[in-house]
Amino acid sequence: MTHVGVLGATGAVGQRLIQLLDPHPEFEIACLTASDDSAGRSYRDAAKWRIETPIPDDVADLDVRETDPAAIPDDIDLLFSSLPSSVGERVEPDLCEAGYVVSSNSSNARMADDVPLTIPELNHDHLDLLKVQRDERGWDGALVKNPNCSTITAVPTLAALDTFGLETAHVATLQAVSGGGYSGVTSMEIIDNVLPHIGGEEEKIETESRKLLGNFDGAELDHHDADVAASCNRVPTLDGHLENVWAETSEAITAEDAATAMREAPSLDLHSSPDQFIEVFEEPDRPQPRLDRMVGDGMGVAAGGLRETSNGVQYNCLAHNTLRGAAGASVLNGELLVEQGWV
Ligand SMILES: NC(=O)C1=CN([C@@H]2O[C@H](COP(=O)(O)OP(=O)(O)OC[C@H]3O[C@@H](n4cnc5c(N)ncnc54)[C@H](OP(=O)(O)O)[C@@H]3O)[C@@H](O)[C@H]2O)C=CC1
Ligand SMILES: N[C@@H](CC(=O)OP(=O)(O)O)C(=O)O
Repeated sequence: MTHVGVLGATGAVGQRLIQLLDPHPEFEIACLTASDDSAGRSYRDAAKWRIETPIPDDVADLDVRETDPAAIPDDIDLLFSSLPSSVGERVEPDLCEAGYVVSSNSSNARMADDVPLTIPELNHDHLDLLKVQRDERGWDGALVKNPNCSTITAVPTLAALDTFGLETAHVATLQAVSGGGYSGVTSMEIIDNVLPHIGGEEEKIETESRKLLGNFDGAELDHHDADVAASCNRVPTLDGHLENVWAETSEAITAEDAATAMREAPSLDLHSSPDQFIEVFEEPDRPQPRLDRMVGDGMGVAAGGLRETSNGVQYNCLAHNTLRGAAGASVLNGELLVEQGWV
C-alpha cells in the first residue's frame, strides 16, 4: 500500500479526496492537514462533512495536522494537495524540497515550465518533465498539477478534434456552485441568478488548454498554438460544469467525424480512469449536469449537441467539477505517478 496524506483535507475538494482515497485499493490515508484552526482536532470534529457518502470511520478518528513539512510523517509516500492556491504556493515547494511527491489540485505553479500539468489519458508523457524539475530545483520530491475544472471539461474533447488540426476554440461555461468551495458564493447571490464572472477562470482555460495540448520533446514543452478564448458563468447547479464549445479545425470535419474522434479518445488502465473517456450523446438536449455528471463514476467527460459550423463544429460538454475536475484528477495523477515509478 502507498501511504498518502491529504493537504486541505477539510475543504470541498479535500472531502472528495477522502471519499475517493478511503476505498482505494492502492492508497492508504495516513495523514490529514488543514489550517491552524483545524490542527489538533479530530477530522470528525474539524471537517463539516458534506458529502453524500458517510464520513469513513477510520479517517474521522485521525487528528488533523498543521500544513507544514515538519508535521508530515516521514513514511508518507505521496501527498494530495487541495489547499487555497496562496497557501499551496508557499507550502508545496517546501514539501517537495523535503522529499515529498505532491499531486496538487491548487492553481499555483500550473503554468511553470518545469511543472507537469497532466490529464493522464491525454498527456501522460508530460510527466517526464519531472526529470527537468528535479535537475533544475534539486528536489528529491516532485510537484505535479491537474488543471482547472473548467479546463479539464473541454480539453479532452479539443484533443480529440486536434486530429483534424485544432485552430480555434471558443468556450462559454455554466459552472456549478461547488466550484467556488463551501464559502464561495452565497445563496443570496446565486439563487434566481447567473454570475457572468469568475475571477481568473477565463485566463486559466485559455493558457492551461494550450499547455495540456502541447508537445513535450523530452526537454522542453511547446504549447499548442490554437487560439482559445473563454467566457465563464456561475449558475445555480450544485456539481457539474456544462460548457458550450465552438471549435475550428484546419481540415474539414463533420459532426459525425467529431463524434467518432471523441468516442475513440483512448482511456487508460489506471484504477480511476473510466472505461469510456468521452461519452457522446445523440440526444440534442444532453449532456445535462443533473443527469450526466456521474458518467464514468464522475470521471468521464460527456459531450453532445454536435453540429457543423462553417469552419468546424459546435457542441456541449460536461464533467463533474469536484471529481474529474478536481479530487479525481489528483488521484488519477497519483496513480500515474505510482505507475511510472515516481513514488
Ligand atoms: N471546488 C472545486 O470544484 C475546485 C477547487 N479547486 C481548488 O482546490 C483548492 C481547494 O478548494 P476547495 O476545497 O474548494 O476550498 P475550501 O475552502 O473548501 O477548502 C480549503 C482547505 O484548505 C485549508 N486551508 C485554508 N487556509 C489554510 C491555511 N492558511 N493553511 C493550511 N490550510 C488551509 C482549509 O482548512 P480549514 O478547514 O481548517 O480552514 C480547507 O481544508 C483551491 O485551490 C481551489 O481553487 C480546483 C478545482 C475545482
Ligand atoms: N474556479 C473554479 C474552481 C477552482 O477552484 O479552480 P482552480 O483550481 O483553477 O482554482 C470554479 O469556480 O468552478
